[in-house]
Amino acid sequence: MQHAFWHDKWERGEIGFHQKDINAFLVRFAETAGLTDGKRVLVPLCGKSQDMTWLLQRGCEVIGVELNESAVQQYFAELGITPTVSDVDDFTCYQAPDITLYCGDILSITPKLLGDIDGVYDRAALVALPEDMRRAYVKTLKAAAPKAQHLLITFEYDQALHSGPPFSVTEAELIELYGSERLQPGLASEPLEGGLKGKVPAVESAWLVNK
Ligand SMILES: C[S@@+](CC[C@H](N)C(=O)[O-])C[C@H]1O[C@@H](n2cnc3c(N)ncnc32)[C@H](O)[C@@H]1O
Repeated sequence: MQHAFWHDKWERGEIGFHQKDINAFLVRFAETAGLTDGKRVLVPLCGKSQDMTWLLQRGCEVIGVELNESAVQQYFAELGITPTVSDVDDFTCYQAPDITLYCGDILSITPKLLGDIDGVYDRAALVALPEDMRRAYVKTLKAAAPKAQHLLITFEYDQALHSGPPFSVTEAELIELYGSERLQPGLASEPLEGGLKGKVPAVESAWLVNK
């Protein structure tokens, strides 16, 4: 998936993936996944997700990574906070108390930039990437946040009915990506209300990926 694809989406305001409500699986499984008070939580491909605000309110420190600068700016504007902005390695870093958003390509993120990460919250991140990028993405996260437990949310549907993103990701692929020793049995699977894009029957699932 080319960067231009996402920049276009943000420029045109075609951000159907953005939820105004907090993700129900996050609320249900944050405790199970250890996304609790005092934990440092990485939110890859974070957009301007309100889920980050929910994590902040629970006492987590949030570190997000997002390609599109306008998304990052919109997030802070909507939060009503003026961040400090600096250039760090390949990223523009937006920072405020307990929240740092790195603007740039997730594939360039490093352990040095992230520091110790306790948990990863992945909603609409893995599934936003095509298959070849998913491998590189998981490899990057493994190297950048080696001690993190992940709460991962995926979609599964007939890929022939919709080209993606979001892409359909099966349990078999998750085992291949994360390893059977890390991927725990699914936490929950529910039909997506109204279907994907309002037409394709899909199942949304929550997973725990161990350290
Ligand atoms: C489907 S959206 C999900 C956003 C957010 N997770 C949410 O739940 O609202 C995917 C986001 O990833 C960003 N993105 C795409 N490719 C990226 C990359 N290589 N590095 C960082 N962010 C990327 C896009 O700009 C977009 O905001």
